[in-house]
Amino acid sequence: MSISFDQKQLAAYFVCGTQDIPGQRLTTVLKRALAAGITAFQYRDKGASRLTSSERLALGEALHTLCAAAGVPFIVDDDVDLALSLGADGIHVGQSDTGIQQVVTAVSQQMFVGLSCSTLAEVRVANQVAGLAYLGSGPIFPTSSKADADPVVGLTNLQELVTASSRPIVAIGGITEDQLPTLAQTGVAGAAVISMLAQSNDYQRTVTAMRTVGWSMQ
Ligand SMILES: Cc1ncc(COP(=O)(O)OP(=O)(O)O)c(N)n1
Ligand SMILES: Cc1ncsc1CCOP(=O)(O)O
Ligand SMILES: [Mg+2]
Repeated sequence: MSISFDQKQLAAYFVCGTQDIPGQRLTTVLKRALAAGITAFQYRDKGASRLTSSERLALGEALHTLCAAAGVPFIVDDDVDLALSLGADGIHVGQSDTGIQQVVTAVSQQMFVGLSCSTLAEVRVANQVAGLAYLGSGPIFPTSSKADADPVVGLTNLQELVTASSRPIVAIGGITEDQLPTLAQTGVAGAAVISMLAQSNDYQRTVTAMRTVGWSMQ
């Protein structure tokens, strides 16, 4: 049985792939993150990842098992076939990935769908797409975790996206713990992070900061 979407899951949203944690096992990193209380996990294995397709599938099964045991939604980035094969709870796609209407149709309510939107025009189009659970907006700040990132959005533009969106927005890109209170003031429902957590020297402190900052609820 998959986990259905609740916008509270966006509060402490960890995004990670093998490429983000050289020398570490992703299962070990995820166990630590789950123990610290993350509210969602996105399996985003791409770029410098050296996994074969079968390795990526096998690892995804192990990661999904860990998330399911913790009652945390397991979300797959980009790859609809992988998400369906893994029985993921959600999928996240960007503007340059498979067309969003195709994705919504392909997963046919088996999992929730998140979409990257970083401009007002993209948000306005997304408002008209049935079947979307949330939007991911960024990069809010400069990031070194995504080589092909869009231009930095910034806090002022982010607030405009939140005002325009009919779905909850999770911020992503270059987020650090000291920026969480200011980020929460924009009205977003949470923060999606790679390096802030993967490189943290205290997972519990970092995740607690994400969970207690006071995100907006639609
Ligand atoms: C929660 C969340 N928001 C945005 C993204 C970025 O997705 P996308 O634009 O498709 O870029 P890649 O992550 O595929 O490089 C995301 N993955 N998650
Ligand atoms: C996947 C993604 N999408 C926009 S920025 C980004 C990378 C976020 O990584 P970090 O939290 O380390 O900046
Ligand atoms: Mg993508």
